[in-house]
Amino acid sequence: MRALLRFEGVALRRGGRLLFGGLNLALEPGGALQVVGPNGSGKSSLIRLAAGLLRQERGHIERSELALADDALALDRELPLERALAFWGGHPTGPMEALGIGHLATVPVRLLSSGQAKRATLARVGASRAPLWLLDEPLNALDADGADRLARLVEQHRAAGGAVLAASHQPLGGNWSTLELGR
Ligand SMILES: Nc1ncnc2c1ncn2[C@@H]1O[C@H](COP(=O)(O)OP(=O)(O)OP(=O)(O)O)[C@@H](O)[C@H]1O
Repeated sequence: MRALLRFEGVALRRGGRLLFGGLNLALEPGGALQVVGPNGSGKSSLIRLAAGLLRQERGHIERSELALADDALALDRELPLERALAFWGGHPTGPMEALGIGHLATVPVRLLSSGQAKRATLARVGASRAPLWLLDEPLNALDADGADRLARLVEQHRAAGGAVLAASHQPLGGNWSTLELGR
């Protein structure tokens, strides 16, 4: 099966420190991998590397079309939420409902609470057609309902042949493989 994300012998150095060397991983359709490890171990860096926002020192990376959710909202703060999400294309209504923010469609993005904004970021990813989702600390600012909704969205995405790589300190709902980074 063709992997949606593949690392072969990948090494990454940041700030002069080797975060990992010789990392291999393959995420196939339906796959979900959670990156865990202490603060500073390189979880966010791994997500950014997978996204193509950082360059590896060694090794080879293959990635399919992807959508990234991190701390950047990436939505026009002045637009109503649904229009801001529609800027990215796709169909935001379903993911907005799935994340419990359908009732906020006409509310300007700048007025969202931090948990609502996190749900909006995740709805942006959910509305994309990208088969590969990259989620950096997706549970930050989410309440228990938000976490449950995210778990269901991830399950649907996997069932439809998508794959997810997430960095998180907290357990993510559902069945994930784990990759542990050292200090
Ligand atoms: N822009 C940068 N330039 C140099 N070094 C950086 C940069 N950003 C991060 N680093 C370093 O890379 C290492 C890994 O950082 P990263 O943010 O990937 O860790 P993390 O596992 O996600 O941490 P946390 O759990 O605190 O979010 C840290 O030692 C950090 O100081």
